Amino acid sequence: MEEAQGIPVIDLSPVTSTNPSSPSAIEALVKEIGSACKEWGFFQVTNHGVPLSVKQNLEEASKEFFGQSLEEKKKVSRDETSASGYYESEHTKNVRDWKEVFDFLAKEPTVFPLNSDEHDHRIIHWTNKNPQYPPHFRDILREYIKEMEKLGYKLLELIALSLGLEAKRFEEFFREQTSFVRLNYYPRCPCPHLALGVGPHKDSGALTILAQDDVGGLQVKRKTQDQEWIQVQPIPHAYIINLADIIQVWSNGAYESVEHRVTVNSEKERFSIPYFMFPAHDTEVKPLEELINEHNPPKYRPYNSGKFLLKRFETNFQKHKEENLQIHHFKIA
Ligand SMILES: O=C(O)CCC(=O)C(=O)O
Ligand SMILES: [Fe+2]
Repeated sequence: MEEAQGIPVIDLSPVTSTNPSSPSAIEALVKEIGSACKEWGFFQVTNHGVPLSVKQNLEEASKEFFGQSLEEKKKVSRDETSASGYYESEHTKNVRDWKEVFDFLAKEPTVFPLNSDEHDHRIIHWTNKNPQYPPHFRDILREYIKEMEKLGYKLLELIALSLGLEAKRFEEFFREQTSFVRLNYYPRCPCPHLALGVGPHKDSGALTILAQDDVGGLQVKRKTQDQEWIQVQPIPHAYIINLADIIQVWSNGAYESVEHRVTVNSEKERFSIPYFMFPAHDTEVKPLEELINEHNPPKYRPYNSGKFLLKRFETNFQKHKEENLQIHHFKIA
């Protein structure tokens, strides 16, 4: 396992190459993934099978989209009818981020609860916002999502095996997935020491697959005692994988979702593309039965995936007195 200034870099060729790999090569890979999940919760992957052209097409389209006037971009603003679209004022834990965003749902329509009220079972169908410019934006996004799904399922299999679970254990949760791809644009910032692109946070889905450009700025909080912020070095055409909250709960805390943030830059703008894997909205997120027993009782109370996310969205847009909803609120003391 190489180290790129900290987080491990893992070669996925045993599960992506066209020649069948030996069982021992796959076993070694599963071990490597397991250690990276335990020690860091963050790693980079190479030889992941995603064609370079598919990523480059989306990177170019993203630049063209954000290069438009604010007025044009606001024509596809996110609103209450769907989580898809453009916005420029996200708050992470009550602090405004120095970035602009465009979100696009993996599944269309995406079925979601109408509101965050636990007793209200009405649902809504979310559809995507489709900008006129750049041309073929939608097709480029769809092609990218297809690749993210393939890679995502491979990673979930490796993670399941590393926990001693059946390879396809996680798959059922994603049939009616609520995953989405996000285009992030971090403009140049005149006072980079006074702002953050994204404040410290943990991702609330199951798994995040992130493409970053060559500028750098993503930092991960090291899990050792010093809790230092470690820069995630850009590696051309690698993807950054991070475990998110739901895997922490499914694994009953064996793996943890790790805090990260994005610093900004006075000289260079930066682009990144996370793909957030989320299960179906009605998934009851709880520690998996195979991983609990009388010596290792469940550490989390079950929660509803869709309602949790809606509550989180509500708190991301305005200043609130309290901390927004976090999985530790479901921790069994
Ligand atoms: O831009 C990045 O490198 C990471 C962004 C991120 O953490 C997020 O959007 O959740
Ligand atoms: Fe994140």
